[in-house]
Amino acid sequence: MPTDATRAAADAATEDTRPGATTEDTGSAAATGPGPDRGAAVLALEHLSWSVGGAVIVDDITMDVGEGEFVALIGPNGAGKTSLFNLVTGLTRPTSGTIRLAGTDVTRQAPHRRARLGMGRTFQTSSVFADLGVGANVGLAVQARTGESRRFWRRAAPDGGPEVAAVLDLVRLSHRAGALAGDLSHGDKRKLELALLLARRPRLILLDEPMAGVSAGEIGDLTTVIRDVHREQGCTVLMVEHHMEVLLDMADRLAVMHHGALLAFTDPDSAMADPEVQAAYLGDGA
Ligand SMILES: Nc1ncnc2c1ncn2[C@@H]1O[C@H](COP(=O)(O)OP(=O)(O)OP(=O)(O)O)[C@@H](O)[C@H]1O
Repeated sequence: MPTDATRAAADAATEDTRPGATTEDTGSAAATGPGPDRGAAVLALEHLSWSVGGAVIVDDITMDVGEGEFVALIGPNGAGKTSLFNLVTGLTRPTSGTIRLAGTDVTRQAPHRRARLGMGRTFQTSSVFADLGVGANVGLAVQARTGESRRFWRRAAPDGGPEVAAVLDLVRLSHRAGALAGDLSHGDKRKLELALLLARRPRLILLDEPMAGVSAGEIGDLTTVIRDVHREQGCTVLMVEHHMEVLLDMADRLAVMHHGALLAFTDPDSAMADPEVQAAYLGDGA
């Protein structure tokens, strides 16, 4: 039986999302368009390339992330994962190719425009306000979405209100609502960053190595939170991560990059069994 808090959390965290992503194999490294059981593409990359000083960093990537799907972007060090993320979020502009967010061509749009259209990203470095409380951090993110800053400061409930409570519940940080964000452990900071994203109700969540810097003891807990956000809330996720044991259990599909290109784009078991993928990892000593 869902509680008011979980219902509010679902409302806070999902918008135009679809539960029940599939694990169907596309059988292709260049999967274009959603498969028959996959939701409509929230993100579609078409022949995306980025070159710097003659070096091809991202090489003709074509892939999609379906509504409600969890895609993990993996590859050896220097494969181009962060560069691809930067293209997707608009921090860098592609040399060629197209980026569509829910059908809209955002290739030439600035990062804040993409964010307004529903693209939410966490960074490898922490983006929380360390001197503010955990609840206040989430409250600011809610404000940023609703544009009710003055009203918030005049009439805010001491605990930030039901939406803040619901989002904190979703990431299992309710017990830390009153703590200073700067006092959180690395794992809890990552949860708070996720909460800040969820408060903005993105239609696509981009996670850039959420396990980086997180202690071994906290990885399981953080994994559970991310998995719940995806599975229970139906959020669409594209995540870069090096911890394979985390991804195999969580991702619907793995997009494997190597030397800037997409080597495989399929379900985790098939990707890991692919001789080319194995060679790429062994060859780079990863
Ligand atoms: N602005 C840039 N100018 C020149 N080369 C760049 C630039 N940004 C990235 N590179 C190069 O592009 C390649 C891919 O880098 P990128 O950081 O995207 O890889 P990655 O897969 O995210 O690596 P890691 O797993 O180590 O974070 C690297 O060889 C890097 O040195």
